[in-house]
Amino acid sequence: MNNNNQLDNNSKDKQTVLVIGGGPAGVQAALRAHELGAAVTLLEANKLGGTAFNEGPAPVRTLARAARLRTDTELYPQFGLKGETPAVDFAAAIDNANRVAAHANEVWHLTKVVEQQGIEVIDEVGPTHFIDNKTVTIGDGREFSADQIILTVGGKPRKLDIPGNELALSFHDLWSMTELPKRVTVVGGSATGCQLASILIDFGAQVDIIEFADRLTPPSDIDISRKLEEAFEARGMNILTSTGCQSIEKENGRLKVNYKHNDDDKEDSLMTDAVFLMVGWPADLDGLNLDATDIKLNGPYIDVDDYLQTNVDGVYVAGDANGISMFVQSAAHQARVAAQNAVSDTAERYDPKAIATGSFTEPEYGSVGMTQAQAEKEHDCMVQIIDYEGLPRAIMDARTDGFCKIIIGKQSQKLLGAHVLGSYSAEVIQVAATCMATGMTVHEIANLELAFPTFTEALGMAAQRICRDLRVEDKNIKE
Ligand SMILES: Cc1cc2nc3c(=O)[nH]c(=O)nc-3n(C[C@H](O)[C@H](O)[C@H](O)COP(=O)(O)OP(=O)(O)OC[C@H]3O[C@@H](n4cnc5c(N)ncnc54)[C@H](O)[C@@H]3O)c2cc1C
Ligand SMILES: NC(=O)c1ccc[n+]([C@@H]2O[C@H](COP(=O)([O-])OP(=O)(O)OC[C@H]3O[C@@H](n4cnc5c(N)ncnc54)[C@H](O)[C@@H]3O)[C@@H](O)[C@H]2O)c1
Repeated sequence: MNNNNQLDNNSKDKQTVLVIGGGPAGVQAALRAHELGAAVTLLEANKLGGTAFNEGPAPVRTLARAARLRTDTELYPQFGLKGETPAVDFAAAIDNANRVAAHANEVWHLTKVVEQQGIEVIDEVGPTHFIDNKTVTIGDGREFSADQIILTVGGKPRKLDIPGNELALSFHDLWSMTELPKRVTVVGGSATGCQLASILIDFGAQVDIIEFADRLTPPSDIDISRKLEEAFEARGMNILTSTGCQSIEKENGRLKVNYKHNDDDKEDSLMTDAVFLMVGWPADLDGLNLDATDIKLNGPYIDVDDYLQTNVDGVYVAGDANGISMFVQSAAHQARVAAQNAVSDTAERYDPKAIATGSFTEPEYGSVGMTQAQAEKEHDCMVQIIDYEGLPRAIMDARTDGFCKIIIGKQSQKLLGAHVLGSYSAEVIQVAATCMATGMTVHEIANLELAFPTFTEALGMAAQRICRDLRVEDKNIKE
């Protein structure tokens, strides 16, 4: 590493690697590059852990757990239990989420853990800034250059270019809130928006979602969107799909949200106490000064090839900043691929076999692979849905509000996609992803001896039904 001000590591024979951004992608990239023999410096503007640990999934999941503990009390009478639904101490719930968010740095001491592996970590120094394609500088004036650079700067909440944008909150603001607003309007009804809306309604707020697309969580399988919408509406949520937020204004100490329906251009408004914008997640390029480089963008993300390299030789991007797949598990996988390609002679494509995703709404949902619509465009498919009304564990738990859908390619007889909604969906989907990644046939999935009584059993049941249908179609089928 050539740190012009401070270091000149004895690494002339080694590759030197600079990793910029210390979220899950950055930490994994640094560890993998070091493991492969590189001299690595990791530069982080704030604290290691990134959005994943410090602000996003970790505290959000913690709040979702609080919300779930509360709603589960609604089942008390059915199970012969007596007790009040607990009141919400919103400030204490936020404090607890912040406590969990601090875990990575205050309990695990992530910086020390990474340093102990032999990686130089320079954190809490503000954004790293490019000077040219291979040289960067940090707030205190130090300059760094390296053989290889891996950019892992993550993303940031998108703002809307509408009047009153400054009156809206982002999830950053959630962590310093002390009172639950009476009414909350969430603009953007995809992964982030639905999670927040679900938590806040279960804490007792009145909640609206304004979503531009014609359904919630537009990238999801249609049945996930439908069931989630039904469940939210049953809890009294006001869901406005095919609707765009036009402007926000202050009125009599409250906020007025003006919106327009896409179908008929009809305009309307609602009065609310807080507006959260959850309208997308572009790469966090603030302060990076990419203008000093030749690095190309692809929309709001940094453009990369199949090997995660930018158009500038020796500059790679992993994680949210390349916009390919914005999940912690993808960030970590991409980071290992980028580090491998940066440091070794072998060129590895980023080609995930199956990305299992789960969202901590109530009810929870999880997905892997293609949606039914995507699969049917490309394949002759067989689809099977197990409704939780008939699933033993769901009946035992009084959580029959869910389903497990699998999509099998008729020719390959392998899993093309699976989508689950209901209790433990984020866990159930891991098994489906494993079946998919290992290329199991539907017959092999049907013959798995999955534990009884579990929600995951629905996956085996769906596979068994498809095998039965295949047998009906072709008596000579080979199992
Ligand atoms: C509310 C919310 C909930 C989510 N829930 C889930 C979930 O349940 N499951 C899931 O898989 N994913 C979830 N995600 C997505 C997940 O957080 C991201 O996919 C993941 O954090 C991406 O990791 P990353 O390392 O690419 O970026 P990040 O975790 O964002 O880390 C990037 C790091 O780079 C640093 N940085 C930025 N610019 C610079 C610079 N110029 N110089 C130095 N450092 C810089 C930042 O400070 C940050 O620490 C959620 C996201 C949000 C917002
Ligand atoms: N549990 C999880 O795994 C999890 C949770 C949160 C986020 N994430 C990741 O973060 C990424 C970003 O998710 P996100 O939900 O923040 O963004 P997104 O881009 O997926 O969704 C934004 C939504 O806002 C809507 N929108 C945009 N402008 C609008 C307007 N003017 N009025 C009304 N609606 C409008 C869009 O139609 C879209 O559905 C996702 O790709 C996901 O990978 C994952």
